[in-house]
Amino acid sequence: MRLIQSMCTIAEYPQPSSDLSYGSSARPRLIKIAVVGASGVGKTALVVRFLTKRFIGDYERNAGNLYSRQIEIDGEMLAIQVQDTPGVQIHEHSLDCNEQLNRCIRWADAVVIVFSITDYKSYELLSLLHQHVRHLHPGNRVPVVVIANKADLLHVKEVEPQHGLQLANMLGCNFYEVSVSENYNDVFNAFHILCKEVSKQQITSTPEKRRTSLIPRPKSPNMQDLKRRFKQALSAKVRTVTSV
Ligand SMILES: Nc1nc2c(ncn2[C@@H]2O[C@H](COP(=O)(O)OP(=O)(O)OP(=O)(O)O)[C@@H](O)[C@H]2O)c(=O)[nH]1
Repeated sequence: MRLIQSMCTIAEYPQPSSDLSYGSSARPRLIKIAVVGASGVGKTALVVRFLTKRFIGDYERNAGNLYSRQIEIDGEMLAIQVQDTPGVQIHEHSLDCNEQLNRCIRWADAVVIVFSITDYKSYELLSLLHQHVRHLHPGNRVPVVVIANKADLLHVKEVEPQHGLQLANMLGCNFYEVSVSENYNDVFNAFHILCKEVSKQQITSTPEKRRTSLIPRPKSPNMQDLKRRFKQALSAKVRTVTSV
C-alpha cells in the first residue's frame, strides 16, 4: 500500500551510480532491496518502519514506491534503496506477477519476502516467490530473507511462526518474525543483516570484475613491427657510419 501521509520526512537520496565507487568518498556504495509478498501483509508498513522508525497504520494501495536511506554498516556509509511493490496473488496455482514486479526483482541486490502470520495464503506464496526470485536471477545467489509479520496478532494467527522458520531454512533464507507495529529493533535488525550480506557479496565479487577489466590489451602487432623495423634501420645506419 502507498503511504497517504507525506513522506517528506524521508530524505530521498540522489540516485547514485550502480557502479561501486572504490576510492571515491563522495558517493556511498548502493544497496538495492525489493520487498515482495501478498497484499496486506505489511510491506509498506515494514519499509516505512525501517526508514522512519515509525509505524503508520493508514495506507492506500501501493503503486510501487522507491525509498532511500543511508545507514552505516561496519564503519562504512551505505546508500540503501528500498522498493515497495504491489501485492502478489496466486492465479491457477502459479504466481500472478506483472512486469513491474519482475523489473523490481531483477533490479534488486537482495529481496525481502514478507508474509503475515494471520494470512495462510500469504505463507503459501513464500516458496513460489522464492522460486520466482531465483528464476529472475539465474546463477546469482541474491540474498533473500523471509519476514513473518504481525507477530502481535498471535490470537488470530493462521500460521505457526515455527513453520515459517522451517520453510525459510529449507529455502536457505534467513528468517525473522517481527511485529512492524510493535517493534522497530527487529525490523532494523533484519534489514541490517541483509545489507551486511549484500555488502560482503559486493566486496568479494568486485576484485574479480576489476581484475578482468585490468587485463592489459595485447600490443598492436603493427606497433611492434614498426619498432623492430626502426631498430633494424637504426643499426644499419650505425653500421654504415662506422664503415665509412
Ligand atoms: N497488527 C498489525 N498490523 C499491521 C502490522 N503491519 C502492518 N499492519 C497493518 O496491516 C495493514 C496492511 O499493511 P500494508 O503495509 O499496507 O500492507 P501491504 O503489504 O503494503 O499491502 P498492499 O499494498 O496491498 O500490497 C495496515 O492496516 C497496517 O496497519 C503489524 O505488525 N501488526
